[in-house]
Amino acid sequence: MIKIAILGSTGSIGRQTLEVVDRFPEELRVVALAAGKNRQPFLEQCLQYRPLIVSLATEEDAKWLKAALAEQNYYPEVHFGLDGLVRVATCEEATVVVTALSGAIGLRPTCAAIKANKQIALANKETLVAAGEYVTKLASEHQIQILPVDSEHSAIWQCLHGEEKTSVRRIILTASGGPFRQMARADLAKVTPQMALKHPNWTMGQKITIDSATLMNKGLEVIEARWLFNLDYSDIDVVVHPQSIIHSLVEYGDGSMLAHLGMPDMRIPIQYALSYPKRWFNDLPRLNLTELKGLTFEEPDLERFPALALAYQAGKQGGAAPAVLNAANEIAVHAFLAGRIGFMQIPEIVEKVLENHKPTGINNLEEILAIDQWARNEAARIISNC
Ligand SMILES: NC(=O)C1=CN([C@@H]2O[C@H](COP(=O)(O)OP(=O)(O)OC[C@H]3O[C@@H](n4cnc5c(N)ncnc54)[C@H](OP(=O)(O)O)[C@@H]3O)[C@@H](O)[C@H]2O)C=CC1
Ligand SMILES: CC(=O)[C@@H](O)[C@H](O)COP(=O)(O)O
Ligand SMILES: [Mn+2]
Repeated sequence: MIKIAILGSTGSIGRQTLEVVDRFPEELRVVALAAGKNRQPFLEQCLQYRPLIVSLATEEDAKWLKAALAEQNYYPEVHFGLDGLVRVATCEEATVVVTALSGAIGLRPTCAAIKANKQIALANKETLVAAGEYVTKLASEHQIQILPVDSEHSAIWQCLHGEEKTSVRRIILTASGGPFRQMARADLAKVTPQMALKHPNWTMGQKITIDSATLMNKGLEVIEARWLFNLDYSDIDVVVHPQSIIHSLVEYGDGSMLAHLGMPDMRIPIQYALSYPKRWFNDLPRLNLTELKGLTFEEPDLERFPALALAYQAGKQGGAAPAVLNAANEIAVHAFLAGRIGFMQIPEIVEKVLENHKPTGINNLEEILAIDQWARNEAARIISNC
């Protein structure tokens, strides 16, 4: 029996993780759950899965939850805030922590989970973007595997199984291109949050959906791949593949390319991160090759989608730059969703914050969090002057 804690159980990845749990009741058991503001769905999850430790974002919601659970004669540990996330991430019974929070808020609980010797099934890419070097070093010191959940990274991980790292020529991350793949630059300035929230292939949380539309998601994934697979940026490429059927590829030195194909369904990589090294049979919809209308590929357009180039630039610069990129992007995406800035201002703001950042190395978690906070403040300052 694999005992799991989920950080972000009310979100897109969190709910799909629970669907995987429902399919495999003999293999998987939920022992701890954390969410943010969606207290009613979280209450229902708690009553269904009966975790030992639970947490919500605010003290008020935690009090409400505790009372609602007590009415059902159920008394788990109830926590709130960042400390609550850490408590869920370090639940003694858990062997695997699924990190399904959105944003760098996942950094501290993920580190706490690693220090508590939990395996990490990582969806929360912002943690590796902000602190890839620190987190991967910590994981290696604790002999913890970080198991990829992100579809592209799960694909690459599977294409690398059994191969020598020295045989790899490069990896190729596929990108859908988002909803504005064919839109002229002049029109991009006018897109609304409602338009940007319509991803062509995936149903996801709001933040990652906007990141997909700007191609920042692919930039974050390039940095995520750099740390998950310990590769140079020169060995990580991106190709636009609008159908999202090939989830990514590895090119080997002998000219072979291994690709991972499947339906665009996150329950597949979530399940694999939990079943690894086994593969469990399931009844999910299957890919029918003869029904495919064709698989096409294009170069990403860095003029219209500068966020991808910014991410490569920050990744190559190293030090605190990726943390700055990530934090500024989080604030800019939030401002776009709130109608305070335009779509093309998202990469502009990230670029300005990167320019204003004085390059520095980072040695520990507190320094990373301080830089993250500086970048958030700087992005907010620039937005308030827009
Ligand atoms: N969705 C997808 O298909 C994919 C997502 N990912 C990555 O997975 C991560 C999660 O994405 P996704 O599921 O789409 O995001 P969602 O926005 O759907 O879910 C985020 C979850 O985090 C919780 N949360 C957010 N802030 C806090 C906080 N301060 N304290 C406690 N809980 C908090 C939310 O709680 P609440 O709702 O209760 O407020 C929710 O449960 C992201 O890093 C994303 O990039 C990667 C690949 C695919
Ligand atoms: C499902 C998943 O892994 C997302 O990260 C997805 O890849 C986003 O689509 P884009 O390729 O449009 O960024
Ligand atoms: Mn992805």
